[in-house]
Amino acid sequence: MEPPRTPFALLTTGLLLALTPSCRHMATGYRYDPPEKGEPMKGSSAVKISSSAARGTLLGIARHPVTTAVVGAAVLWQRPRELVTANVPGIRKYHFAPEEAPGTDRFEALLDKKDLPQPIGGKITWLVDGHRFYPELEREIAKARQTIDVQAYIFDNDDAAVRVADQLKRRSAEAQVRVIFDDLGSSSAAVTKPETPFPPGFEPPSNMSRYLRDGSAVKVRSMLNPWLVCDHTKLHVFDGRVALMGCMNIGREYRSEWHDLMFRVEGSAVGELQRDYDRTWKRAAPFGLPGLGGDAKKPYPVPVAGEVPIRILRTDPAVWRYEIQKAMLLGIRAARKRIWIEDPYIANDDITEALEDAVKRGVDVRVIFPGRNDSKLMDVANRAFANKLVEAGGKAYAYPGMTHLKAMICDDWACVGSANLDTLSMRINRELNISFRAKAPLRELITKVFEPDFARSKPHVPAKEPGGAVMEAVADQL
Ligand SMILES: O=P(O)(O)OC[C@H](O)CO
Repeated sequence: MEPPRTPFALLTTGLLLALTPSCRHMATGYRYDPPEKGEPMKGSSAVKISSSAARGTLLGIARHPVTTAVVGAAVLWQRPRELVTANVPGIRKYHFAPEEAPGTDRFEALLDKKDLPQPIGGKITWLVDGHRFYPELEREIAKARQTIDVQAYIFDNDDAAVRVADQLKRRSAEAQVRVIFDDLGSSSAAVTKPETPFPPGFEPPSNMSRYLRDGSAVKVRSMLNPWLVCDHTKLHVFDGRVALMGCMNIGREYRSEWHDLMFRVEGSAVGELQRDYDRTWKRAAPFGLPGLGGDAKKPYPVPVAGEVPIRILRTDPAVWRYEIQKAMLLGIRAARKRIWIEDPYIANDDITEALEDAVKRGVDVRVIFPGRNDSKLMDVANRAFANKLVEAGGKAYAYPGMTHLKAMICDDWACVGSANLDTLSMRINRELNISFRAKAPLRELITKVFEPDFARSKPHVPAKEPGGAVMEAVADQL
């Protein structure tokens, strides 16, 4: 990183030192490998992103002082908390009865007792990889009659993102179109060279917010990044009737380059997802004017055939919600027969140590991580964890390429969504997952994702990771 050249960058450097980076892109260099296909973030880009982070903090203080103060306090608390819970011996003694195994009524009662959101009915349809998700996204954008609500951590400026943007612009003549993206996530992605070349003659727009608004009625709000906290949510809602959510951002990595997962939700739960979107829209309002842009009237979602109970879980430090980690830790600690995980960034010590404990109890613990990760730091941390897991008796698999999907099955219960298994997703950034125990979607998650991915991935053979311990400790803070 070049020395800071602007007051904003100076302020951000101070924040970085004080808080440890909350954005993986800044901490690790976005897309380090392979050199012939990408290039590391340039110094000038780092300064640009630093400025954007400082702008987020300053504007956050001006626009939403209370929320910004709560988020700042939460972030300051999470760092030492993670160090303590991860490193004090004896703090991790848990015992669950066999009747409380994930998938049972008793486990669900446990989730209720821990104040996790109540289950609501929703029909889940898995959309594995960009070639299934993007056509579905385009179909829903085309079909919506009243409202199209799009939210992604990254709304990139590449050809895949511009294609979505152009369709949204066209549809804004007939329906209310709102777009929310994370300021830091999207600006980092915009200055990153793609893995594969753009189509001939394609010029990426320099500012996607302006591009979306130009000549259209699309309303755009970006989530600012006070204290470098990001909003990783991926949620799109159409007419308050159907939602698409999960692990993918908007851009060509997700459309065609990486292995990834989204899912369609229909039925009663979409009402809650729509309310969630509306709350985010208000939170992203400029200068505390939540009503700006208005909420169009949407039909009340009707129950549909095939609904199963799902819980909508959040990490959201602004309202002190850490439901995703709470549910996952309960699932891992109570599991008796299997814990299967696929995730690109596995670094949160609470999670990794709970997994090692599960191996020692005789649970079939299997983890799939990317064979070629976009983050060098997380790659080393993943491999260092995989070494420990395999040496303890668990199994780890390197996916051939980048897998960006984030899914966990504990016995007969699953948790899937935007959250990675790192401290950013568990304790710092804003995330959106669902959990469920219904047989049909669980079976499909196994047959459409886990079984093929175990088969195509390479079993990890422990090997010395130079600097692995240090990288793992740093990664635990990311
Ligand atoms: O943060 P995610 O999981 O949306 O993925 C985006 C990656 O960080 C890109 O490096």
